[in-house]
Amino acid sequence: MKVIIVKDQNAGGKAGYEVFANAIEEGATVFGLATGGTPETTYQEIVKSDLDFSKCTSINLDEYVGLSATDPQSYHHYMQEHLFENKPFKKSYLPDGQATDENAELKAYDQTIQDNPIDLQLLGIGTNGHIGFNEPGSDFKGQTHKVKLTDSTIAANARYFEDETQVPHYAYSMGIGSIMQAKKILLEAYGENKAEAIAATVQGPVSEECPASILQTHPDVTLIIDEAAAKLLKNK
Ligand SMILES: N[C@@H]1[C@@H](O)[C@H](O)[C@@H](COP(=O)(O)O)O[C@@H]1O
Repeated sequence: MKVIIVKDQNAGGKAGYEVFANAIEEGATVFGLATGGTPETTYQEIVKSDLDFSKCTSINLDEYVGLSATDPQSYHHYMQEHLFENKPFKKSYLPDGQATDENAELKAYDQTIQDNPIDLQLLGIGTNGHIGFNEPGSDFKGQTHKVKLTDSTIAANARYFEDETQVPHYAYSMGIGSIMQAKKILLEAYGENKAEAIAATVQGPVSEECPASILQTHPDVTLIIDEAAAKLLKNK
């Protein structure tokens, strides 16, 4: 695991952009993408750049169950607003939060991931160490599945909704098994509220209690974290 400690999220966005630019340089064409507050500055730097994704494919980590692609709180909408509007891909995949046949949707998403092996997977991390919406206890070999969100995740994501009662309680998430198949992984984390999860991810035991700890067994992981998120790391 390569750990890059930056001053703040803006510096992190610039470093994150460099990882994307290098990946394209090295021939990457399939990008696993994340949502939430963390990747916003990386997307901002990409939007400002001349990187061209028009021949590339994107596959997002997750989507809330029950939200339409046009719902302002959906991850479809987030991606359109933060990236795709300005940097369109040849093809962009997110789980369909309104799928009528859930099992068919999950199976189809797994097939999409198999058909488009991910070159660079971008991750954020939940305060409980979740990646995508793989909550603690998720199977390390898991494929795309429906997740019941923990109370802490619902509370953490409530800031994007009118109030906490509007946060969906289920999501479709790429499984950890699929995430680990990516050739390269970039995890970003900013803020003191991520310090415990980062310490567990980097220096804790590999345990399903901290889903991101599995990244210790992946051959090519880069962490971009700010000083606050790095606070609990020993001998940094
Ligand atoms: N499904 C998303 C994750 O992909 C994201 O990494 C996490 C952290 O979000 P934030 O970056 O806003 O802290 O929240 C949500 O649970």
